[in-house]
Amino acid sequence: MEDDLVDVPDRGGSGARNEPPCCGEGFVRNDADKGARSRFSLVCAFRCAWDGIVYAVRTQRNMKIHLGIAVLAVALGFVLRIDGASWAAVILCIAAVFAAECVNTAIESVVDLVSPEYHELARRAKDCGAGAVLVFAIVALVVAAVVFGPRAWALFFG
Ligand SMILES: Nc1ncnc2c1ncn2[C@@H]1O[C@H](COP(=O)(O)OP(=O)(O)OP(=O)(O)O)[C@@H](O)[C@H]1O
Repeated sequence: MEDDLVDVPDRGGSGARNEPPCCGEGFVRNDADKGARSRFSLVCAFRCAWDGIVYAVRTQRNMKIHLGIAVLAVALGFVLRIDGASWAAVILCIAAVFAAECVNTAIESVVDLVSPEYHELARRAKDCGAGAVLVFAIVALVVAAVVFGPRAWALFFG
């Protein structure tokens, strides 16, 4: 399919034009490509984004914990028959925590790339990334308490 092709400039006779290697091993899209206005299909963009999410889930222990808690929250939502607004709040919280963890994973990867040795700025960058996840996780816990607390109380003790 024509739209799947990534039209990258040829770098040294490798025959890179019109190959479909998005997100694969060895695929690089840098400022030079963007300056040359090369095309990058939406399909490739989504595939790269999906690869990022899968990578975060596979490699980050915290992401697995978030995933488990998200499944639990959705199950609780059905059991306790929460209303539309509550569903919106729960889904937003799940998405926010997932997104923050993905960004944190990105920060960790870049820091590990540029600063494999100890550096104070590397520590700050990683600590701030982890802090962002913590902020969203705490907000998600508060929202869960507000949404599920009264309903669970009414179900078990009402
Ligand atoms: N290159 C470095 N220089 C200085 N401190 C670092 C460096 N790499 C990691 N650290 C410190 O170690 C902590 C843990 O880093 P690590 O890369 O193991 O993250 P992690 O345990 O995967 O974090 P998270 O639980 O948020 O995913 C960082 O928050 C930071 O304080």
